[in-house]
Amino acid sequence: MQRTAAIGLRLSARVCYRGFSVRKATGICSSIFTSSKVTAVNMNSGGKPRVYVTRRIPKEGLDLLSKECEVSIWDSDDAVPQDVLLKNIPGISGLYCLLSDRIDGAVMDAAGPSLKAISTLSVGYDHINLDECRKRGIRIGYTPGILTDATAELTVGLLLTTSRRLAEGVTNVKNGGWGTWKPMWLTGPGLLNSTVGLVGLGRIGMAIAQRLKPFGVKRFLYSGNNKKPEADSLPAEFVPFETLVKESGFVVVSCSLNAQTKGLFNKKVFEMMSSNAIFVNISRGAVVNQDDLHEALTTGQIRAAGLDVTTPEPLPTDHPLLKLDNCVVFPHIGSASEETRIAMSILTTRNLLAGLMGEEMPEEVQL
Ligand SMILES: O=C(O)C(=O)CO
Repeated sequence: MQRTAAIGLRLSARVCYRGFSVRKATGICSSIFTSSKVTAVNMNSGGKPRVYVTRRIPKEGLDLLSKECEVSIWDSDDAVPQDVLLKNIPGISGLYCLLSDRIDGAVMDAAGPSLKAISTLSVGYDHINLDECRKRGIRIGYTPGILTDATAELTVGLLLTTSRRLAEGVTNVKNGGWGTWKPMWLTGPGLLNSTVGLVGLGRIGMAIAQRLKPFGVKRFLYSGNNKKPEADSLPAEFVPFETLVKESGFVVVSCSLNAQTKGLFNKKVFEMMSSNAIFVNISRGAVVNQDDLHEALTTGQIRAAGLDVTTPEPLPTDHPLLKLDNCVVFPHIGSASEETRIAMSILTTRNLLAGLMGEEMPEEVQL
């Protein structure tokens, strides 16, 4: 929004102050955009559909949205408090949200029957209550595809950071732990001749495997609901989940979070894994029982874990997993390349606009 400020948008009759919307005189105002926190602004009224945006988003997506809609935005990098959200959405037609917003029946009730479409700046939509949307005929847009490459790239980085102990290396360089060169210091398993198991071989799982193949992986295994014809090009073997966790040196979780996958990685599963296995999760934190993971890492049931997602997010800085050298935690940055996030913001807008016009969304969740 600070960049939007430079444009000096003509504000419509509504200005939000500390998150509360109040009626004010129309006028040119850019200063309101310069406060970095708790400022929400309504723009571009004039018979256009009203939409609410729950966070500061890239200018590209916001500008496109502002052309067609009267936009209220929570102009902050922090999450909108639930009470502020509920106060600001009565009568909106569209909701532009993020994966960290909980969009449940109460939110939809607060918006009221005018709410036609919800569009999330994410491929995951586990934060949106689908049953409530179905009941009310609310359509949902999401952002698959465009974040596949960035997420797969980051997964390779996380896997190598974990297996080759890159974070420990950097820490030791900084804290004086780097002594003389020692043959087995900071060693870990390589990908050459390894077996990589992908839990969920969707778009992102395939893109991860394609990137790992040139490292000389010997076998790719995958599990999931269905055998995928595209797996033959890797090639990857479709195996039962149990076989995958028992036989993989690297277990990479790239499935979506749903009733079937929630808590999938628990004590019983970690016990089946090899004591040399590296566990990597880029899906959702709730796929893993974190207490069981902690136990597996501290008792040597598995060798190390790399997580780009946790429960909760952010993970409290005193969380036991953060005390372990054999656990690497990234702050949910899988899709965080600049071009990807900008593309996501535009696709989220295009989905919302299509939903509001009653047109086919470029990417719609099938309810
Ligand atoms: O899009 C998602 O669902 C993510 O987790 C981050 O890109």
